[in-house]
Amino acid sequence: MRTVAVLGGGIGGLAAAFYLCRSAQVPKVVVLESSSRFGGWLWSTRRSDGAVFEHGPRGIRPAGAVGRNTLNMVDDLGLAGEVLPVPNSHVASKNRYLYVKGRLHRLPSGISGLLRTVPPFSRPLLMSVATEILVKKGTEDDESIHSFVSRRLGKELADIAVDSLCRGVFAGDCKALSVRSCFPALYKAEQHRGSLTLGLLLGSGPSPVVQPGPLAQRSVKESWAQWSLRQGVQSLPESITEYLQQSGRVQLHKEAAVKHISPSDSGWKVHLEDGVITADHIISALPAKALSSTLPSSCHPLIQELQNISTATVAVVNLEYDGSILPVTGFGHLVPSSEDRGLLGVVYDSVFFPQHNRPNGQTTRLTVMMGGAWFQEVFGAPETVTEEHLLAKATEAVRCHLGVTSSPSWSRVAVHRDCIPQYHLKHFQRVESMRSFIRKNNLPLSLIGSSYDGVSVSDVIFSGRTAVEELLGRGF
Ligand SMILES: Cc1cc2nc3c(=O)[nH]c(=O)nc-3n(C[C@H](O)[C@H](O)[C@H](O)COP(=O)(O)OP(=O)(O)OC[C@H]3O[C@@H](n4cnc5c(N)ncnc54)[C@H](O)[C@@H]3O)c2cc1C
Ligand SMILES: C=Cc1c2[nH]c(c1C)Cc1[nH]c(c(CCC(=O)O)c1C)Cc1[nH]c(c(C)c1CCC(=O)O)Cc1[nH]c(c(C)c1C=C)C2
Repeated sequence: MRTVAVLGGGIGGLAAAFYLCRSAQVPKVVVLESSSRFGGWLWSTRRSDGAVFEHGPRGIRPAGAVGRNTLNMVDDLGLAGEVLPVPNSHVASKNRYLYVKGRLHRLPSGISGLLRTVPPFSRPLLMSVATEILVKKGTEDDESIHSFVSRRLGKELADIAVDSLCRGVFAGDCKALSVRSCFPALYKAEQHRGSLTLGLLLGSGPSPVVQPGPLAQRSVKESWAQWSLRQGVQSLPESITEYLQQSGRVQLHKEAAVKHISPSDSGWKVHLEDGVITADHIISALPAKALSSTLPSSCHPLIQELQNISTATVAVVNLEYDGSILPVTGFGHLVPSSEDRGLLGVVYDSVFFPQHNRPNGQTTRLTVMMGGAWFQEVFGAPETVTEEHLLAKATEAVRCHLGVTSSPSWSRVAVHRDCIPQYHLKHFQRVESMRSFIRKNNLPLSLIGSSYDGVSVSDVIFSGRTAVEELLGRGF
């Protein structure tokens, strides 16, 4: 193996290059990114007065093998001193709200929250959990998240809590999303233990082994719920880029859109606007549809499956208000689709990362997220909606949901087109069939990134690591 081309310089592509770089087996790695910056959706605005605003992910979870793996990477990059942890005991970890029937409801937490009837729910959650153990195992190989939760925990929880949760993670519709691909732990719990409750208590099968490094050990000791970085999450791709540049083995190309790839004697030819690169192997960290448009027609079945993976567009509106204006404190609130189809939720950024507030004077930073699977229906085509309209809708939601009548002192509107893949029913089959096509045809191609095996930052980083391990052998 002489050259590996990594297509796409989002966190997935950078992570793959990072792991390739740690092996002596590949002398040359080329990363090709179409835009003018690396990092993809990890995108932070650092204002000159010190305030930081996130336009994409804002918190990364430390839990599980993939969470530990990311913290190990942070250690290796020398970024541990920059980490801003939010412990489970923090008010932002304990308080999450739903906006239902015109008012905010705190989601139940702790044992007492399970025992009592907590509005907007009409019975104690413990009753749903207790009866769940008796529900028979499903017989389908996949099911929508809504159907799965209705069947096991009741329709009310599916309609309100799970509908909102899917909007707050996938910006998607729980009636269309696959439980097997979006929440594999729930699917496996039912398969292995016959019940979610038992699966959560007893575990539901093996998960990848990742030894915790110093930071991951600290995260357990201090019981972190999520973390960010002092200068925003964008510091992570920036730090990887620096590491890759220092390695001397990685060529990083910005404004290098991949137009087409064609097979060659020893692997691939990668066609750019202004030249061709040859590579023995390609790791694609492109969104599925972007990859489909670059593949040769000989890859027809793969192209078809890639095109079947749809995506959601999200409008992200960052707002800054003078003073401390929130009537409640917590992570934020979600809005079920029955309440407002276009308004997904509001994040109370300044509650969990006050370090990102401007240092002088009290301010409140909020992020309103809109659209998702409902974008077209509510706002029309993404290219036609105006920033003024989105800002007006966002500030109206803050007024109506949180009683904030003042105008924001600063705002920023962005429409993130096709930013979150939607793992619809039978997504697992689509991914299996793509990888089987690649295997059967001996294509020197790996598929990584948020389109396939999980959308969180840590899932995507782990997909880069797995691809490199498969390419170079375990323990590379
Ligand atoms: C609003 C929002 C909030 C989120 N919140 C969280 C959160 O709180 N926690 C969390 O863990 N995750 C969160 N996520 C999810 C996470 O950020 C993404 O799933 C992840 O960043 C995707 O990384 P990626 O590398 O797979 O894709 P991308 O970031 O999309 O990277 C793909 C790259 O490929 C490039 N590209 C496209 N076409 C070409 C081409 N032809 N040639 C070359 N390059 C090309 C693109 O420019 C891009 O840089 C959030 C995502 C969004 C959008
Ligand atoms: C309102 C829209 C969105 C909010 N965040 C996202 C959207 C679309 C995107 C997003 N949020 C999370 C992830 C990663 C998932 C993971 O596995 O780590 C992504 C892609 C984290 C997250 N956010 C919420 C939950 C329950 C989670 C899962 C992990 C965790 O429990 O922390 C809830 C939530 N998201 C948003 C709000 C306002 C909100 C709840 C109050 C914004």
